[in-house]
Amino acid sequence: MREVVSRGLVFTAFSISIARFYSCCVGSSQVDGPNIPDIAKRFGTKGRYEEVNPYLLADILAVNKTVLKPPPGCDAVHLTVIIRHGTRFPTKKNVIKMHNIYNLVMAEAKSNAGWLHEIKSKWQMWYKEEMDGRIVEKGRDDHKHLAVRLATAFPSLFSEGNLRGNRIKFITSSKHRCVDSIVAFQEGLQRLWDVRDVDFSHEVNDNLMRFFDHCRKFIEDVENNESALKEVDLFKSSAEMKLVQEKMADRLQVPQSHITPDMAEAAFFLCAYELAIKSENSAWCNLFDESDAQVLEYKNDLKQYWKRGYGYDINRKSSCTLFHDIFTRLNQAANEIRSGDVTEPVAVQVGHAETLLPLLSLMNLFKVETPLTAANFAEQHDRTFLTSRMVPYAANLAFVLYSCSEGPRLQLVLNERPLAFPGISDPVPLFRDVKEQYGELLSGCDFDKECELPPSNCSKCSEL
Ligand SMILES: O=P(O)(O)O[C@H]1[C@H](OP(=O)(O)O)[C@@H](OP(=O)(O)O)[C@H](O)[C@@H](O)[C@H]1OP(=O)(O)O
Repeated sequence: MREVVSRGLVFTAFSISIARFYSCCVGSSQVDGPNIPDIAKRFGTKGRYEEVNPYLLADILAVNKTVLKPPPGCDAVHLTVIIRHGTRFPTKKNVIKMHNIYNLVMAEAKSNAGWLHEIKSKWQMWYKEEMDGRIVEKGRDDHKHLAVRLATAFPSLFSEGNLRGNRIKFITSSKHRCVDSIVAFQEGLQRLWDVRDVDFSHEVNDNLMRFFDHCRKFIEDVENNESALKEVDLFKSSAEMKLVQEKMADRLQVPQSHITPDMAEAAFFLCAYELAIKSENSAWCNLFDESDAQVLEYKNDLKQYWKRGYGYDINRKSSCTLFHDIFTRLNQAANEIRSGDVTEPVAVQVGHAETLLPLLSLMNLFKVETPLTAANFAEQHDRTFLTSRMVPYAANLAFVLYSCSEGPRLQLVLNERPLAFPGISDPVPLFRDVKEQYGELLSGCDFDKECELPPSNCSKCSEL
């Protein structure tokens, strides 16, 4: 990749730190090798971060400095980044589904294909219910490496001085995989700067990072509402899904009626998790071709769209507190520019896909004209709402504030790629223009008001 520059070009002290990091920390768990399933870019929220930025496969610490650079005459003064936890085990409910398809294959599949022989004779079912969404080693590495790349891209913010001075704020969701991720992120910085004597702390804040658990209207209208995901249910019995099931049955040589939509999806997840966790192109991936993967990718996108995205307004609005908190930090930093001392140069905040997707939607990013439905798979072929690109493991949305002679500017960076603000042509607009663009949200978007239920629906309110 020509546009990817070596980390060593940043500055000397930093180069030494990077070299130190390489010698101690980039090893066996680094992702390498070309052995990647053709369908790897279709795994949605179960996708690897490396599929979004494939140059990382060659160098996990590479930073694309041609795109991640300050506007001319500007200096970065503050960065808030919202990060999804790193790669994790499947959740319990999906482990159970994986066992179901595995048992069926072991008992009934009889094709002579080499890959099936491999599944039956070599591959061992190793996923256990108790793994239930916990972080894996690769997930810790996701965050360690991301920490180093962000520090490389923004060396004056993630500086040794700022680390030693406890000027970097760390906030996380209470969920084990998020706490483990933020600790790994801190370890990445600690090893980079060799500051083992510095004690890092983090704040657990579910109001900010798991706001969806506290929004009554979301819980009642979406989370606990059986019909909220009706488009997903309809798509399960669509012609597109039936074809995936038929092709799978054919490849395995089992009766078509024995392959359920859940089994098809579980086999797809097996392919995804073997890649994400073990960097392996598993024999399970042979059950799908590109068109099957597009259908299963759409099924996941439908879930995310209706449960966390534009499908229901409350999904977006449930992130009002996080949105306001981000802009409060940015405002404070912008106000401190004149004094020459931005007291909090960095805020690192770790959460979930269900933290990032509502926020991206609140900010009108990746908006689609026509809602995603069970009936418009073909029409949505070129959709922008593509979770494979938006929220893989360790997905991150950074708000970078620059001090410039004409006033502070704000850049949005998703997964280490600059992202334009909707309705603004300048790639790094003046901060005041961004605030004007989001004026309605900044002056409204009240979490308590948006999330309150009409009194008649509030029988369970006291339990929250
Ligand atoms: O389909 P699973 O069981 O993996 O769903 C998870 C969520 O994963 P996602 O749908 O985003 O792939 C998980 O989000 P994460 O960002 O923490 O990985 C979510 O927290 C968890 O509750 C599961 O959601 P569900 O309500 O069981 O669908």
